Order: sequence, then C-alpha cells, then structure tokens
Amino acid sequence: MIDIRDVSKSFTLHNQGSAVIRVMEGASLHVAPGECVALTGASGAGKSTLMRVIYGNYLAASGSVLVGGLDVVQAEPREILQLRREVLGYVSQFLRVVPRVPTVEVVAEPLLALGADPDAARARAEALLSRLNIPERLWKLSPTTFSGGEQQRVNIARGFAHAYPALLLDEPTASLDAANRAVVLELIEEAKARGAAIVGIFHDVEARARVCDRVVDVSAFTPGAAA
Ligand SMILES: Nc1ncnc2c1ncn2[C@@H]1O[C@H](COP(=O)(O)OP(=O)(O)OP(=O)(O)O)[C@@H](O)[C@H]1O
Repeated sequence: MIDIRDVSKSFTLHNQGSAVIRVMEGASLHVAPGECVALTGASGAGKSTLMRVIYGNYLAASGSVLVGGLDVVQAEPREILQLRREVLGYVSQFLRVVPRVPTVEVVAEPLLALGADPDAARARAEALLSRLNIPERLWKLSPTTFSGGEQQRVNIARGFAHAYPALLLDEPTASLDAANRAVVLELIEEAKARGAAIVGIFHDVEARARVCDRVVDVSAFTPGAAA
C-alpha cells in the first residue's frame, strides 16, 4: 500500500547562502495493508521529514513514494489532493480549522468531501466524538476555543472519519489521558483490522509496542550512515 524506494531529500536554505542540508538518502520502506510501522530515531533524524515526503508536503529529490499505486514524487498537485481525499489520511499533532465551523462539521468534512450522505457523515462524526469523550454540548461549537487535549481528540475523530486505506499518525496519543489514549489505540487497531496501512511516530513506547508491527529507525537513512 505504501512503498518507498530509495528516497533522498535535502533542503536548500535560500536565506542562508543557499546552504544545502542533506537529511535523507536511500530511504526505503514497504507497508502492507493492515500493517502499522513506527518510525523511530533520535530527534532530528528525519521522522517528520519522511512523513511529509509520504504526504507530498516535501518533494523528494529522487526515488519513488508509491501510495495506493500513485507515485507522490511524480504526481500532479491535483492527483495529490485526490490521494489525500480518498486514500491517504494524516493525523497531525495539532488541529487546524477554519474559525466558526462547528466541531461536528469539522469531523464530518472529510466524508462530505467524498460525497457521503450528509446525515450518515454527521452520524459517523457524532459517534466518533462521543467515543472520544467530547461532550455533546461542544459539538455545535467551533473547536478553536477547546483545550489542547479536546482539540487533539477532534483532530483524531476527523482523521478516522473516513476509512482511509493508508494513514499517517504523528504522535496520536501524546497528551491524552489514559481513557482517551485507550480509545485511540482501539481506533488504530480497528483501522488495521479493516486493512489500513499505517506509518506513525509514537513517542509513547507502550502504545507503539501495542499497535505497531515493526519499528524502522530512520537514522539508517541519514546520509553517510552505514547501510
Ligand atoms: N523545512 C526544512 N528546512 C530545512 N531543514 C529542515 C526542514 N525540515 C526539516 N529539516 C531538517 O531535517 C532534519 C530532520 O528533521 P525532522 O523534523 O524530520 O526530524 P525528527 O526526527 O522528526 O525530529 P523530532 O523527533 O525532533 O521531531 C533536521 O536536521 C531538520 O533541521
């Protein structure tokens, strides 16, 4: 489902004498349907960079990143947008929303964008919000004024609303209490059971051990690292 082959990535700092920083070379990773792979490695090793390359936010200098058969490195912007709508979800650490949109709409939006029946989309959103213990009185309000933990749970609900075949998870359990952390781990397990291919960054070691099938240390892809 996710097939990364020989990817390299460097950054050119145009405001600093065009200094070139090589951060990744020969990165390869295969994630099968139903599998969850955790990216590890010291701070600065390139975990977030690899996630952004998979999502198409950073363009790889070489190599291929196949997600559901589409090579993100070669794809047109509209193909990447379609991939993000239909195939590849991304649960980032922070919720970014348009102000004044009610929480239930924020969560239902990925389904509505796919043309789902509005009542069914809203019902799915409400079920997720209730599972993640967001009180019903908040569903009609914009999440912009919610607490950090509430926003993170809204973000997770939104990320799991559509049954994406592939998912990127950036510290999905960070700063959650034990009960909500358990719900998120269940959602991840359910996604795996329906065949989602998942790549994630989990600093929560217990969570990683429970839901991840494999760990890949991205330090191996640092330029100059022994193969
Ligand atoms: N947009 C960018 N411009 C320049 N350098 C960048 C950019 N993004 C990342 N880097 C560099 O790439 C390297 C890898 O960063 P990255 O954020 O991927 O590491 P990480 O493993 O996710 O770290 P952490 O665990 O601290 O979040 C770092 O040296 C970082 O400075």
